[in-house]
Amino acid sequence: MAASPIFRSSLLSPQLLPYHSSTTDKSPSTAHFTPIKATTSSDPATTPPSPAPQSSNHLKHRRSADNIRDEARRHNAAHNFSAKYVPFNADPTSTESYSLDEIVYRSRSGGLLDVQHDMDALKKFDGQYWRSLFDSRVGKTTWPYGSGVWSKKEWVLPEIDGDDIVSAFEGNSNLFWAERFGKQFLGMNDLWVKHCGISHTGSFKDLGMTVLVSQVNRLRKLNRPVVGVGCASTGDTSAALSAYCAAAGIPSIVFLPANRISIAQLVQPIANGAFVLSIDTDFDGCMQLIREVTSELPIYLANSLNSLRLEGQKTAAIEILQQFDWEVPDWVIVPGGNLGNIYAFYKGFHMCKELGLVDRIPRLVCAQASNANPLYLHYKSGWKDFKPVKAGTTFASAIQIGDPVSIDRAVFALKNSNGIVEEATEEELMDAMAQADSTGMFICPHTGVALTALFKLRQSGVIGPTDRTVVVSTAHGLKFTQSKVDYHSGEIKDMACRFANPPVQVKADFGSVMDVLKNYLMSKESKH
Ligand SMILES: Cc1ncc(COP(=O)(O)O)c(C=O)c1O
Ligand SMILES: N[C@@H](CCOP(=O)(O)O)C(=O)O
Repeated sequence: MAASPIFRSSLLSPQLLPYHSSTTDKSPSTAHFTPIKATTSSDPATTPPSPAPQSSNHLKHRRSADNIRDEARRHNAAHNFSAKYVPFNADPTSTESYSLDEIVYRSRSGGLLDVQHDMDALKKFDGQYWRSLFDSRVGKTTWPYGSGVWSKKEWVLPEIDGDDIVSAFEGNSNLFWAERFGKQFLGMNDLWVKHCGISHTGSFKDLGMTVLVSQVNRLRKLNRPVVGVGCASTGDTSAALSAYCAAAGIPSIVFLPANRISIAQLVQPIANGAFVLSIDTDFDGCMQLIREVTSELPIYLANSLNSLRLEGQKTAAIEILQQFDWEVPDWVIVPGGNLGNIYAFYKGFHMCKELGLVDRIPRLVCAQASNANPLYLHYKSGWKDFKPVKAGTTFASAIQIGDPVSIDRAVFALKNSNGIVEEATEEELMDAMAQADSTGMFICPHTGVALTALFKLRQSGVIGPTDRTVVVSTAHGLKFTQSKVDYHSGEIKDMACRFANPPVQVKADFGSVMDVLKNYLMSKESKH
């Protein structure tokens, strides 16, 4: 399907300049460019129409514009990058495509969609250009590039106006060197944890939701029929959706499986003013319902079935490469549930390779809880027929999913990255979480699943002691404190809780306190 008239007229105007053009260069097909030094302080992709006069002490002054949005508006630069929806993994002869301004989640055959970028336009610039451009935007408050997602805007939603973007300056999350954990438990010296959960709403979902809600903001301005935005959720998608919608003043509707998400996750959409439905079913049941409802009502679907989400999530992969100064790690381990994220990571890495920023991609590992392991079973069967499962209860409650919508995307990502799927029992994931916490982290149970995969792959020798390995931490541990309370009280049925560290009850007198402290110090001294 062709682009809608509004889309064509407002954004694909032939007089638009290539993104890199100087103000004197009006040629839309200019292919040359000047490489940008990584140390440049101004955004090289923006060309202010009339540079602000600079006084000798201008550095001390605040921005002259009212706010960073106003400033971005004045610096708006034109470019010729574009993106559209196409059927996921389509036959190269397929001509089916949709404008991103259409409300469409599935291809004509009912398959998944993918956002396809105009790679020829992006390839007019070499890898060094993109690396320098992205590096130049880190750590700034320039709208919208201060966000880790929007710092890669040309690769995400190239055509959206900065004015429509809804951002909390998400991304740019800590890539933590897990020095002690790696050495003590795994004999590894190059182990890293990408803390995607140290984020605006406490999970990696912020990366995708800023993109989706920004596009919704645009659609509403274009008078498309979007009254609200809805999702089914195991807790993190709903938290992100409700926060970004609240920031933009857009109604959000969330379907939650009753009694299956943490209190912290439940209270997030409530606090952000979402319309919260607690439904007596599991996540897969909620997902089925939201798909039916969004096909009947003017509610835009915010789950990762909607490929817009993955455009934001893929920037975490680009960010990892950037944080390693564009050196490629050997392994990246991602916990998987609805399976959009593993594909998003693949897509981010693959795009960096295709556009010459790096020369290879890492091997991907997807880790599932044994109680909700349809991808693992599929992998173990040699990728024979996929069968959804009835997901059992797991402490990794955000990945308690038996019928993942992105199964095809995940299989594609794993096959094309020489990937592996692993699983973790409840005891394994909780022990791994406690071990990581004991070295100074405070991770969620899903990250415990990913760490268990790492333990297993180290034990079998698949991952070597010096392999550079990144474990993706997907949510903040503070969202899952009840699981930690249960573990450290040693009160989980059929679990030894080997690394529990319960508080010691002591009488309120000096002698009792001294006795327990002396015993404690002696035990530490003997291990010194
Ligand atoms: C904390 C957390 N980790 C991992 C996942 C899995 O991500 P995906 O559904 O994209 O596989 C989710 C959501 O499903 C999540 O909320
Ligand atoms: N863990 C997710 C489950 C839904 O995943 P999505 O990426 O398809 O929205 C959640 O937090 O709801």
